[in-house]
Amino acid sequence: MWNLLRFAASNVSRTRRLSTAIPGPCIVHKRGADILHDPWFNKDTGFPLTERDRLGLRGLLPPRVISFEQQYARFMDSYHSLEKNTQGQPDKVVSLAKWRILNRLHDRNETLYYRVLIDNIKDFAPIIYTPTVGLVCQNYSGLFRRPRGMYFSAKDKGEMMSMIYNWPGQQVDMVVLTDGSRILGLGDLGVQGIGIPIGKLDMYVAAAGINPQRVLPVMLDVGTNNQKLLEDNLYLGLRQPRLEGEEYLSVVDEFMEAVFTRWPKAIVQFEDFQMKWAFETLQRYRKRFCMFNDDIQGTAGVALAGLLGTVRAQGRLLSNFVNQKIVVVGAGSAGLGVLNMAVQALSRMGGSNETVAKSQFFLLDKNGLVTTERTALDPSAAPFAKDPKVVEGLREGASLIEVVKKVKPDVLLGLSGVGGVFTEEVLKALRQSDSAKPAIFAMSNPTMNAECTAVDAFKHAGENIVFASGSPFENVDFGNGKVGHVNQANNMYLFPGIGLGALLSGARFITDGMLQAASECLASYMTDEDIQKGILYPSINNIRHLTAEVGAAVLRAAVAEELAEGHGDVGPRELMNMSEEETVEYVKRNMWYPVYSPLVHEK
Ligand SMILES: NC(=O)C1=CN([C@@H]2O[C@H](COP(=O)(O)OP(=O)(O)OC[C@H]3O[C@@H](n4cnc5c(N)ncnc54)[C@H](O)[C@@H]3O)[C@@H](O)[C@H]2O)C=CC1
Ligand SMILES: CC(=O)C(=O)O
Ligand SMILES: [Mg+2]
Repeated sequence: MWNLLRFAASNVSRTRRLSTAIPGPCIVHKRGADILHDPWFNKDTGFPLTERDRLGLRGLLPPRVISFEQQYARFMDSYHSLEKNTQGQPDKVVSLAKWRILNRLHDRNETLYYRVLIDNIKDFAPIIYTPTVGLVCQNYSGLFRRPRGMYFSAKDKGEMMSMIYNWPGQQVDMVVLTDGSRILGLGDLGVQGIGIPIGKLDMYVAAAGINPQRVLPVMLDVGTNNQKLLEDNLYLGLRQPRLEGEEYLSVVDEFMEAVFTRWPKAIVQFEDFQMKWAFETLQRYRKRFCMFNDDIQGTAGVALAGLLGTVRAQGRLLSNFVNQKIVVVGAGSAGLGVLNMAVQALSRMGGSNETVAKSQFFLLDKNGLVTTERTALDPSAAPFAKDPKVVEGLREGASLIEVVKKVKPDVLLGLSGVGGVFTEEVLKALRQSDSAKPAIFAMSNPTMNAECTAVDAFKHAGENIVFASGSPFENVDFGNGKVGHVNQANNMYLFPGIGLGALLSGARFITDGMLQAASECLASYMTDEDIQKGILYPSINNIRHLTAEVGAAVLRAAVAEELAEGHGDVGPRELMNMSEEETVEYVKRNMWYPVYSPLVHEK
């Protein structure tokens, strides 16, 4: 099961650009200016003369044809000029200016946009994804120029089945859905949360090669409880309190029925739902539809891979995972998702029973250590509540510093959404950890919500730690010739592969086995050499390669569970007969890559 070494050995050529065949012609049902105004087909000045003739574009563009490479270079020049011209301005101003220039390209020419995104993913992910996407959501009403994706509101009840046919794309493979109730660590942003599904789907295109014509970002606007937004005249969503209870669920039910009626083979990713609805909807739909909750399940897989990497970084055998003392700060959808998956992994690895497995985890929420003495203990946190009679010296509601001092954990993992809760005192206390190489996962997003910064982690907890954060930080230069490596522990390393693998398998559900396979694949991706340097996750520059491997692992798990029904022309029998290598090649062949295809007009 946990055959890391085999994977590590087969993991040498990951920096190589994926070979992608030039796609065949692309059928377009419009002509003339309509094509120029459609970012899916627009090539700007890149239309060859013959194509201009065929499509009625002659005279609508300046006469010279500019190559894709020239257009690319021109965009990058503008981007670098903007970087130069905004030097010294506040971070927020610079980030939003960068987002705007990318967004304008996205709105105009998707092929060029995705090529620059793929080629410059390390620089551009922090703009289209965390942290800048958080700022974009916060300022969405002011930044709004053109709609992207679909908006279903509480006022659309009874209409969704027909509304879904308003979407112009014939086929949709991936839907990312939010209700805006818990956007990163920024809370309830109502309709402004649409930026998150857009950013996640950009990652799907960049990492998983999902065709951008087949993605659909969706906002389910059921109102907002954010008083500031409710009072804002420019707020673009419904100005009413959030629907609750059955009323809320009936809206989500209607959307799910509508989307799967039109596209029965689509995958729906739930994103940034507040905890109660995150768990409830996952339970409600996971056996009925092909869906998953990224914050619960994607995050868990990435965190688990990081926890296993930590064991390896300590120079221990993976079986030592059972002895790790792990303090989890944040008992929300993400924190509990991590704990549940870690317990499953422990049970599988060591056959240890769940009660024993759970004893190594310490869970804190905003009221401190969660124990069995907690009044109104949340049922989903209950399995991890400590019995103060058993764990001597730790009372109900003990503070983080008390817990760290008492437990001397191997790992401190934050999914609290609260910036700075790993204070100097807490980080210093971690120096007394029983582990020679303790790990700190400050996973909350965006950057200002990280439990601590990378600099503070290495400064206070020591240079020998392993560090990961949800949003990117620069590596830390110790000034002695050594560098503290910063990992990005973000679900972006798994959700694209989970979606892609599920899609290509044609499975009707996403099972725990498929999710475990994704996590194992990520855990096995790193070589021992990387791990020894404290590198737990691949560089984001390799995300497309990693995602192909994760997608193949998910697909193979679906085949093993006899759930794969096939995709397109490739049936279940062919999937079953593919070797591991053939599956990876099959996945890669199905990844879209941005090149200008010849456009052929059809009425
Ligand atoms: N790096 C990644 O891939 C991911 C990061 N996240 C981040 O995790 C954070 C939490 O997400 P969810 O679990 O969905 O939110 P949530 O709202 O469901 O849970 C937050 C939890 O943190 C606890 N908390 C609040 N203040 C605290 C404090 N001072 N000390 C200890 N605990 C405290 C709350 O009681 C609650 O249990 C967000 O910032 C989100 O951006 C979420 C998913 C993926
Ligand atoms: C990364 C992510 O999904 C979150 O912060 O919610
Ligand atoms: Mg999320």
